[in-house]
Amino acid sequence: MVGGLVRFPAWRSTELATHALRPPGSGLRARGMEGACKVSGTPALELQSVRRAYGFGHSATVALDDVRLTVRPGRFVSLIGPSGCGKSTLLRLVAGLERPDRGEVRVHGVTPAEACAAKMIGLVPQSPALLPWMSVLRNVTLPQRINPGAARRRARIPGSTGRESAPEIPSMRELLVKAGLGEAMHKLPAQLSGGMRQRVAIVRAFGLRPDVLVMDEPFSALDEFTRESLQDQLLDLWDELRTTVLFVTHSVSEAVRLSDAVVVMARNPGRIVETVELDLPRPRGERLFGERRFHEYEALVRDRLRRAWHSDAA
Ligand SMILES: Nc1ncnc2c1ncn2[C@@H]1O[C@H](COP(=O)(O)OP(=O)(O)OP(=O)(O)O)[C@@H](O)[C@H]1O
Repeated sequence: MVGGLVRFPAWRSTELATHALRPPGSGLRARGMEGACKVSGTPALELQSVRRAYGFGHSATVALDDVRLTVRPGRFVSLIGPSGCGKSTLLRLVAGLERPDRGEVRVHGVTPAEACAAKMIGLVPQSPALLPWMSVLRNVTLPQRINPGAARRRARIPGSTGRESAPEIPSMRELLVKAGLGEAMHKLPAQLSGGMRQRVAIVRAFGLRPDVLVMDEPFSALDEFTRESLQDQLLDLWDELRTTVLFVTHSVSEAVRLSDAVVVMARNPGRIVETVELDLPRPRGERLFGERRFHEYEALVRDRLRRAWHSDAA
């Protein structure tokens, strides 16, 4: 299933292992190589030779080693890889929750700390952190109310899109309706199902108009059909707002369905081994599941993931 690939033999090459891939027999042209330093303008995300280790000496865990990644604005990129390969660590570095031991992380050209202060980064964790005493509407509008200075700081950052001032961007109420939460707007989180709570968290994150949205396995606790329905709603919101998304998942089909590119990681040490560019049409509704190319990409990513599982360097 991997004929027609552009293959690079050295997975731990110091160059970014970003490969333009095409499914067999598809007749597709290989797409431009994201992250191969041919990005014009300021990238939404840039990680240069990033290393992050926990602990010291022989007992240290190298969560990330020599990680290089460049993401153009407006792209949806998923991270996939075996447990412990550093996916969440990478997200935490981008979100400014941790700092690298070596290397640099930039969000639209500034440090994650500056980007956070300017509310350029949104975060959707695995389980939604909603305030239980506030209605859905108050929960989603809270971040805007408590940080009025963020817009000013953001306006000073040249790379930021400053989306909050764009007139065509829908309001929080509109986003809630779009996410199927119109009826639930005045309910408390405890009155909602798990899937609805996660949708509220996604609307809240998108509603802040972040330049970059990082999502850490947001659908992992949900059943398959709820998951698919949330993928639909996520894609609807993303189609409208075109926020840059960095999305962690363990599901190959979820990664292929949602993404423009899937970054495959391996562990010991945590590192990027390959990036699969997905040339699938959008919008990506349910019909995608019946398309041959979708399944070819799934098989390709699964193959790369299998190799990553067997490629522990330690
Ligand atoms: N705060 C910490 N202290 C010590 N070790 C840590 C810490 N955070 C992460 N690690 C280690 O770093 C490595 C990468 O962890 P990380 O959570 O980023 O992996 P992951 O790919 O997100 O895993 P999973 O898919 O299981 O969520 C693991 O070996 C983990 O045990």
